[in-house]
Amino acid sequence: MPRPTPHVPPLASLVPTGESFSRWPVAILGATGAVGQTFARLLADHPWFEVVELAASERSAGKRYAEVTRWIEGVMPDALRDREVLPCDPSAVRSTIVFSALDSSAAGTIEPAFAAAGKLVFSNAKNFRMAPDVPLVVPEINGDHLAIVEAQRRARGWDGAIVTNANCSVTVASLPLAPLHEAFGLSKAFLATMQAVSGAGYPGVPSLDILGNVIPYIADEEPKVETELQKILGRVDGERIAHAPFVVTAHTNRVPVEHGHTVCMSLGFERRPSVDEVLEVLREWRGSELTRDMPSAPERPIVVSDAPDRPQPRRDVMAGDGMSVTVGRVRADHLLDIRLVASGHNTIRGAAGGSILNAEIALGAPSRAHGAVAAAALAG
Ligand SMILES: NC(=O)C1=CN([C@@H]2O[C@H](COP(=O)(O)OP(=O)(O)OC[C@H]3O[C@@H](n4cnc5c(N)ncnc54)[C@H](OP(=O)(O)O)[C@@H]3O)[C@@H](O)[C@H]2O)C=CC1
Ligand SMILES: N[C@@H](CC(=O)OP(=O)(O)O)C(=O)O
Repeated sequence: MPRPTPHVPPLASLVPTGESFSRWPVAILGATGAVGQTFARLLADHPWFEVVELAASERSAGKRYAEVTRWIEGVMPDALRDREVLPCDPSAVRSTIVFSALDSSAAGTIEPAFAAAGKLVFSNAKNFRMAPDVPLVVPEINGDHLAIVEAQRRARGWDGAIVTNANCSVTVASLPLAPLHEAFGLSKAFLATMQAVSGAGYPGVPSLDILGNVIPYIADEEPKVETELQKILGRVDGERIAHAPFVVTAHTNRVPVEHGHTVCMSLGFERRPSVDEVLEVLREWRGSELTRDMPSAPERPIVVSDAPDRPQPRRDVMAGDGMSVTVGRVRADHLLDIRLVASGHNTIRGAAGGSILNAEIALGAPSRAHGAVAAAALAG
C-alpha cells in the first residue's frame, strides 16, 4: 500500500518564519521533562512534523533549551539547542498542533486554555483521559474514538481540541488485551506492574530509595490502571464511549529498571481459550488499518516471544523502535484462564511515541475512513 500523503491544513501563517513549509510546525509543552525530551528526539527527523516551538514552566521560559534541560538520553537535536523556551501560554505559542508533556499539576489548566485558543492538543497527562468527551487513544486499538472530538469541541465551545493517550502501564497492557478481548471477551484482569524509574520523570525517584529495591507503591497509579483499559477497549456510542464491562485489579510497583514497564497479567474470559488459541490471536493481530503506513507505527504492535524467560525490559524495550510491546510466558492460569507477561517502552510507546502516532492518524490520513472523520473534526 502506498504511503498516505500527509494532510496539510492551512497552517502556513502560523509558522514563525512565515515561510512555506513541507512539514507541520508543532510545539512541545513540557519540553524540558523526560517525556518532552522524548518528543524532541522522536520528532527530530519526523517526515510530517517539525518542532518549531518549545515551552515549559516560568522557571525555564526565556532561557535557551540547552541551558534549562538536563538531557537524559542520546543527544539533544542541534536544531533545538539554542531555541528560546516559551511560557506555556497560548498567546506565546503560535503552532496549532501541540504535543503536551506537561506535569499533571499544570496540564489541568494549560491544556484547556490551548484548546480554547484553537490548538490541537495531543496530551500525555492524566487530567482529561477519563472525561466522557475526550478520546483516550491507543491508535492500533481505538483510533475510531477520535470521532468524539467533534462533540467535545461543540460542548466546550473550543476551536481546538484535546486528544489523550493512556497511562504508560495501561498502554503496554492494552495492546495484548485488545485482540484477546475481541476474540474471547475479557471478563476479569489481575495486573501486577514492574515500572521503570523513567516513568517518574526527572529527577524522579531518589537513587537511595530505588537501587537494589522494589517499591510496592506508585501514587495514584492503580486507579488509572483499573479504569483506563475499559475506556480504551470500549465502543463509540453516539457522542460518548461505552466502556467495556470487565473488571481490573492492579498492583503497581516501581523497580530499578531504566526504561520499560513490564506487566504480569492473569485473565478471565467469557469463553476460556486454549494457550494455542491465545498465541495464534496475538501472533496474527496487526491492529487497526488506520495505523498502516503511519511513520511511527511499528510493523508489529505485538511481538510474541517463545523464549521461557522473556520479555525482559533490558533486552526487549526497543522492539519496533520502542513502539512494539513484547509478550511472552503465555500459559494456563489456575485462578483465571490465561496468564502472560507484556513489556514495552514507557516514554516511547507509553508516552511520546504513542502521542505522535495519535497525531499521525488524526491528521495524516484524511483519505481513510476514520482518519477523515477525525481530521475533519480536528480541522474544524
Ligand atoms: N514518564 C513516563 O513514562 C510517562 C509520563 N506521562 C505523563 O507525561 C507528563 C510528563 O511527564 P514527565 O516528562 O515524566 O515529567 P517531568 O517532571 O520530567 O517533566 C514535567 C514537565 O512539565 C513542565 N512543568 C511543570 N510545571 C509546570 C507549570 N506550572 N507550567 C508549565 N510547565 C510546567 C516542566 O517544566 P520545567 O522544566 O520548566 O519545570 C517539564 O517540562 C506527565 O503528565 C506524566 O504523568 C505519561 C506516560 C508515561
Ligand atoms: N505514573 C507513571 C507515569 C505517569 O506519569 O503516568 P500518568 O501519565 O498516568 O500520570 C509511572 O510512574 O511510571
